[in-house]
Amino acid sequence: MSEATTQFRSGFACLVGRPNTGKSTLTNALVGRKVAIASSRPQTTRHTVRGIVNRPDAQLVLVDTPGLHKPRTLLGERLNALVLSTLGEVDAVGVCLPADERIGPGDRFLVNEIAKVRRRPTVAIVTKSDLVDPNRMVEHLTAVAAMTKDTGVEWDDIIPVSAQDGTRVGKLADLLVGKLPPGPPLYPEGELTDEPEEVLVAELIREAVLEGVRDELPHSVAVLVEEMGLREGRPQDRPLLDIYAHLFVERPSQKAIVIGAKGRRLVEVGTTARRQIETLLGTPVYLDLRVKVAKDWQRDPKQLRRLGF
Ligand SMILES: Nc1nc2c(ncn2[C@@H]2O[C@H](COP(=O)(O)OP(=O)(O)OP(=O)(O)O)[C@@H](O)[C@H]2O)c(=O)[nH]1
Repeated sequence: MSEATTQFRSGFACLVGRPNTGKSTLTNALVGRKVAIASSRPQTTRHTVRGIVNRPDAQLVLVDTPGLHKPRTLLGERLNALVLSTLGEVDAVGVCLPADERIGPGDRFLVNEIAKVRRRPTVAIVTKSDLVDPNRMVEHLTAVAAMTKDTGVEWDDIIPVSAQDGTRVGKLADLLVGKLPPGPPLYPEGELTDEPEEVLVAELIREAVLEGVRDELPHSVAVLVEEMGLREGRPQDRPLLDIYAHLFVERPSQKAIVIGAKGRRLVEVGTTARRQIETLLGTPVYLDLRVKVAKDWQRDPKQLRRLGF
């Protein structure tokens, strides 16, 4: 084997597309139905990790672009600058264009914007291939290829996949991995987890609390999700997940740090954590966060057990 084929690769890829084009399902299929969280945060903190594909030859980190999964933002007048810069930074972008829907203005707008900022590999992923017959597939692939003319995008590859039955999902992973630069894993192995959602949620809240004040609160923060459930009586297409969480610190002085002047810091923490949880779970979230002082919780076995240590 040549050196090029044995070299470990790592990097970021981003799946974009209109709502409902199969991004989440495909992410799960690529990652293997496990959820990944980024508790160690390498260079980039702006990318929200959706999943990590760990392979013997590579680590592919799938990230979200903030705003892109919100239909109003996507179809609004412009994609915001952050989204564009994310797309300009990641190693590969996959545009999801479902086989069972015709390419529309929303797709063209998105691809047009990508074409403006990107000089990096862009892959057209024709999702939901299981839903169409070969004739329709040929028609769709032709239309996808023709986007080059309308938008100026340069497809590196066009690949049909089905996250439902797994068709070519492995091939897509190979393809994306091939676009990553050589380098060591960005996240430690074992970062891929299928821990219960409560634990992931608690971890995201803890991360948000420690953001910026890590030195002042070393290990003194624990988060316990007391209650988590879908709010009753909501319309089916507008679910809301209620999360009640307690944030434990050891001393009143630490409580003051967490809450901040006029409670501003806690509001920020709540907003950051809520967004991360929404991205992780794919549902709008109502987050109720209370700060409590549990004196010396680290030394009290009963409290430790309660907090899941
Ligand atoms: N038949 C089939 N259905 C699929 C496939 N992939 C996704 N779907 C379905 O398409 C719908 C949308 O899929 P999602 O993965 O939620 O799409 P998304 O792009 O993440 O959606 P947003 O979060 O709204 O942006 C769901 O009902 C999926 O079950 C596929 O490969 N085949």
